[in-house]
Amino acid sequence: MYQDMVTLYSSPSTNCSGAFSSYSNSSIGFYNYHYNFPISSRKFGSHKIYLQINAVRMQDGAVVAQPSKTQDETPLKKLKDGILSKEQKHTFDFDCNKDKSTVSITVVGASGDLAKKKIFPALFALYYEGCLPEHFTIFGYARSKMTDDELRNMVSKTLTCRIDKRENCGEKMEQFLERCFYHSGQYDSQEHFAELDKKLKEHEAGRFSNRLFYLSIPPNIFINAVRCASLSASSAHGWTRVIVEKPFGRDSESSAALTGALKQYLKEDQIFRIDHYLGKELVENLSVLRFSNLIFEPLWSRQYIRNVQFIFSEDFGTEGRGGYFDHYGIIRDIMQNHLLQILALFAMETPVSLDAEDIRNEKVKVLRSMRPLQLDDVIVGQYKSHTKGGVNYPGYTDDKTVPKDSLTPTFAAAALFIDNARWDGVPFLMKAGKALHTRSAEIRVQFRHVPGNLYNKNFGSDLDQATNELVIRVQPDEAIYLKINNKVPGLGMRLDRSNLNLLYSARYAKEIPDAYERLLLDAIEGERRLFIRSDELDAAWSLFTPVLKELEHKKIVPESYPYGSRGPIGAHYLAARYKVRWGDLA
Ligand SMILES: NC(=O)C1=CN([C@@H]2O[C@H](COP(=O)(O)OP(=O)(O)OC[C@H]3O[C@@H](n4cnc5c(N)ncnc54)[C@H](OP(=O)(O)O)[C@@H]3O)[C@@H](O)[C@H]2O)C=CC1
Ligand SMILES: O=C1O[C@H](COP(=O)(O)O)[C@@H](O)[C@H](O)[C@H]1O
Repeated sequence: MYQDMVTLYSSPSTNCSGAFSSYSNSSIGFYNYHYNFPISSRKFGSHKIYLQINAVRMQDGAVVAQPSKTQDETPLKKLKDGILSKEQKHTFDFDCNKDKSTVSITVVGASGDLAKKKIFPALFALYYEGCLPEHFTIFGYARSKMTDDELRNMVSKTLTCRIDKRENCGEKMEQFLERCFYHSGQYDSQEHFAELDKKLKEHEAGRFSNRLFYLSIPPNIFINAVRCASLSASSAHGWTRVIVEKPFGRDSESSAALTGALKQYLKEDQIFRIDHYLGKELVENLSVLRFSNLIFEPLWSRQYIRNVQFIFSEDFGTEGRGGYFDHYGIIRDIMQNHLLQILALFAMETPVSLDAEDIRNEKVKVLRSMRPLQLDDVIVGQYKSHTKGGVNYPGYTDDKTVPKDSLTPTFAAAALFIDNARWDGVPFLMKAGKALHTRSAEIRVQFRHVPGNLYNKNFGSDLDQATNELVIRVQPDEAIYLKINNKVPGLGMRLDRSNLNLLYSARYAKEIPDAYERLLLDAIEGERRLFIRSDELDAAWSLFTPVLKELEHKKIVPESYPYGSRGPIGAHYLAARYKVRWGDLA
């Protein structure tokens, strides 16, 4: 058994069936395959794509092909029956495994907040959009005692239909819920996972089964759950993948220990480390904006860019999550992952292709070119209670699950630098905070001045008035806008600032999918581009671990800021040190 390069031909099809012929002499190989899968159509359309197909001949003689964009981890020995004989042209019907394969998705920690708020609604949205395979089963797994109906009832409260497509919504929900089941068990019990395995098998009914486990549980029980799921409930003849939620450790050492422990039971390509910011529409669009428009890429360097800002703010505190948050703080919760991931995508060199490994290779390179964050380049804050309009908003330490003397930052601002030829000397500023005046996430790119600008005198002394700024508003009200200087219409010569504005709600009638939808679908399809590879994670932690340790060791007291304010004044001094003004305050 070996792999070889073969070409498959198929006429483009809009449905899931078609025929192709193969000159393959193995049952597994890379095929240049022109086909339109409904499940993949959001990405591939009817374009020519490279797919790996694992073809397996089932006992009844039918051939089941498992399409996957990258190499699948299905053990080769399991494909024994699927060997296609040498030098012969094979033609067989390919029907997207309609009757022969199934995906079982187990949400581990199904009783929890994330499962209810995000995972089940995203799975329903995928079902509603026709993106889930024909045969699938969803299992909730947690310690809480619940019947299938109780799970369905709990889940039904958070399902919503697309605003732009409400047809058959109730009916679709019913159909979806009928395919949701529940199994109660401990996270460290192989026996309980074996019971789950038995139930999964009943639902899989002899089909070629693939299994996805979503670990929506606190990090201290990740390893036990992975051990039990992998030893007792892995798929016998399909793939088994595990989505792991952050936090992936709290520093370099604990992250490496977590990765090491996960790898005792899983191979790297079975681990899908999720960072839901990578699934956000505007973050996905970052590469498109940059690499498919001639006007941006040539400007994307120290030559034209003065600074870049990554800003995250929430207008609510840590209410209800104080216990978790106090152990991590805002730098680990938002900066080391969400903002740094966006930064890496923003600053990386052009990847060789759009393949997951090519993109992740570039991200690792840029992360490794960065200087570890220095204590002088960080300021931290913590919100205190504030009364506004007769309402009292509690301070961080008013939360009963937070120690009264906690020094955990709920706000941080930082200046980072990439020591490579493209970005030498350009400050990459980050700012993230809870309980601020607004909820938003954006990337701001501030350009340099126009050299010898003929209109200098029209701008007065305000430098920021004169320079262009590109804003990528990730949320809310997704938009990309470019601030330009413009002549005010009239007989005089007065200049003002205007926005060239691509506001998504005005341009696209379609509702924007939630990040979890994209990421779940990618995990089902084996697309790893938006998931974090272990070397990326190591590089990310190396940048933040020294300063996190120093903050804790030196017991740095965070600057307090009132709930609902714009955050501590220190953030302005930090920016000013690098001659930067935060763009969100303009
Ligand atoms: N909630 C959110 O918005 C986000 C969460 N995350 C991450 O996702 C994961 C899940 O988050 P979330 O749903 O909020 O977590 P929860 O605290 O709600 O926990 C999920 C489930 O795990 C079980 N559980 C909780 N604590 C323990 C414990 N000490 N020992 C054993 N089981 C426990 C409970 O189920 P039962 O008792 O029934 O077994 C609970 O319903 C976490 O890793 C979190 O960091 C990431 C981003 C955002
Ligand atoms: O990962 C996390 O993200 C949320 C913010 O996510 P968003 O998609 O609502 O912007 C944040 O509230 C939470 O603290 C953090 O753990």
